[in-house]
Amino acid sequence: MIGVIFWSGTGNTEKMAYEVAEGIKAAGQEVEVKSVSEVSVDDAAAYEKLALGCADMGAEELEDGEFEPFYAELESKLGGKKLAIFGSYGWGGTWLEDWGTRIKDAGGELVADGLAVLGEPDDDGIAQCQELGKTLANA
Ligand SMILES: Cc1cc2nc3c(=O)[nH]c(=O)nc-3n(C[C@H](O)[C@H](O)[C@H](O)COP(=O)(O)O)c2cc1C
Repeated sequence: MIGVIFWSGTGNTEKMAYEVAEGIKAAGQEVEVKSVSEVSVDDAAAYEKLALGCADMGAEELEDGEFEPFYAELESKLGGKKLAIFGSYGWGGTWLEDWGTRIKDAGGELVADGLAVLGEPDDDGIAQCQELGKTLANA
């Protein structure tokens, strides 16, 4: 089972999460999509593979009320796990690079570069999300 876990303030990253899940399903794998508020760190760590999504907030940072504390606790449990990261941004878009470095430093295996989409995903963004899901499923 693959988990897709996201934080989204205005729905853009949420939309991405469901399209990543479509790609996972299209590759023949089972998937559960959950908002970060509905999943514990232990439940997240129990998924065989993870797609994590968070909008670009603060100053090129993960959202710090819910997602950053969740991820900080999850980080120590990522060793050897295959992951994909994604999110929507407004004007910068570099937060996924820092996040990717944190994942690699924690021993997680990123199956692809982080997928950043400007604002609401358009058809191209949707296709990229689905492709990311397929890549994770087949990794
Ligand atoms: C408080 C706040 C801080 C933000 N900080 C950034 C930022 O540092 N860089 C950036 O590119 N976009 C920033 N944004 C824009 C959001 O990343 C953008 O609106 C995104 O589409 C929101 O995705 P969501 O609908 O999943 O919440 C910020 C938005 C808010 C509300």
